[in-house]
Amino acid sequence: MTDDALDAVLTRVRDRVTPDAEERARLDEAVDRLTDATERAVADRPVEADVVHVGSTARGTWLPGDRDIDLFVRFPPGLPREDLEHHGLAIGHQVLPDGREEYAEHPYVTGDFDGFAVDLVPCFRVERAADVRSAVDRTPFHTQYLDSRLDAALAADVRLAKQLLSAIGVYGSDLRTRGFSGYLVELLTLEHGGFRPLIESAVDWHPPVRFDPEGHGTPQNEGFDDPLVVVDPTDPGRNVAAVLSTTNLARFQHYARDLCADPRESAFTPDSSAPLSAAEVRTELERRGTIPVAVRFDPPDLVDDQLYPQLERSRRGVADALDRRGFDSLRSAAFADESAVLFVELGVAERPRIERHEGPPVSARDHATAFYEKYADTDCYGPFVEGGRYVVERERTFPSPRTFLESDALFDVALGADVERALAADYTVLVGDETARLADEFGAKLARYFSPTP
Ligand SMILES: Nc1ccn([C@@H]2O[C@H](COP(=O)(O)OP(=O)(O)OP(=O)(O)O)[C@@H](O)[C@H]2O)c(=O)n1
Ligand SMILES: [Mg+2]
Repeated sequence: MTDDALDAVLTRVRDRVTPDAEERARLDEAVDRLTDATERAVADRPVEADVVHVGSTARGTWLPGDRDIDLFVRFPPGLPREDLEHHGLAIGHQVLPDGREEYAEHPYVTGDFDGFAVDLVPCFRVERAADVRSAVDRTPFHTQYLDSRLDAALAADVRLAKQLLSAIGVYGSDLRTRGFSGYLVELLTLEHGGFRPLIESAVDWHPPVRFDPEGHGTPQNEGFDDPLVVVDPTDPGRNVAAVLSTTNLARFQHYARDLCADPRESAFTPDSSAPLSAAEVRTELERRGTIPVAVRFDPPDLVDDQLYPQLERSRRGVADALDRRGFDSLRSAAFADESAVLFVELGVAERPRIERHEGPPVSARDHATAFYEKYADTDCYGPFVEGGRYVVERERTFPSPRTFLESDALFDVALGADVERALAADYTVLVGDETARLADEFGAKLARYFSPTP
């Protein structure tokens, strides 16, 4: 009975996420014109290259309205890297006059063409995906592999999966999201024979989960210790799910189970909660009885794939450092927009002025004597002997979170290099009610923080 309900829901959503004939026709036309223009630009240059359409619009797995055309220009594998970059950019700018340069492993041009967002990416035409000179060289092999295997029904199920993963915030292999890439979704859907078998299988996964569609099983793969391993059919040495985090895999399992238990179309629509005002943040904090602290600074000028891993490391470092100093970190988050923020909710606002500091066992003569002499003529209580050791009670260095966050000890935390430089330039510490000020810029993020969903 539930089975029928789930099928009925999937049929309706499948319909909703299938681009209509008009969109498909417009796309085909744009791809043709774009390919022509690119081939002409190649012909103008003293280099040989072919043009291939890759990515989800080549495989019929894009979501309606989300139209990016990934067009690759393949140069001979022996071409020097700087020539590839030079020709690649020149061709990109000729085809997309208003385009701008972006940087993956090498620079490429991205811009608008007939209302479609185009990435024009230079790569090397290598013999096999295992011979790649740069990561993007694999992409044409992905398309080649999936082309003959993804029929229209599977492509429709890929779109269902992308829609669900987007709704729960885990679609995308960028380092901010650390979720599922399009290619990963395609391989998983193919491996299971559709969306429904995929989620029905996912509800019982016990990570680490491993799929090896082409049975490569080569020893190289033994090194993968990721929660989900999908051995790239086109390149045995690569785990397609390498960036997927443990958290996001578990999220997918939760929502797969949730959808099977309670089939409904709304599962495919993102939740949107209204941004919190400063007053609402204060009310939340009062209800929770926690002590929020925040370090706010100018974000370093980095692309997201560099910024977010550094923010994440800094967040964890600061939360752990506060926890180790007795302030009980409950939960924390990092936000970035105009400013960047490391936000930590603590359970303890203040520690006693005096802290206990244990020395070596009295029996360890040299160490013990050194410890005793170091503290003997100070304002400390002790040294006294307890359980065979010297102990002193001394003035605590950081009696409050603020004293720690405003001290140089903050820089002993493992921060990313650029975050460390940004903090060295300037930062502000907010404690308690002062953190409500963050609502101006991060009201929406705070709304999600205070109403966490799986
Ligand atoms: N981390 C990544 C990102 C991209 N790709 C390759 O580059 C292609 C284009 O990338 P992208 O546009 O990000 O993904 P799509 O598959 O096109 O999915 P969509 O645009 O629908 O999100 C992918 O299909 C894949 O073959 C990859 O191998 N690894
Ligand atoms: Mg794409």
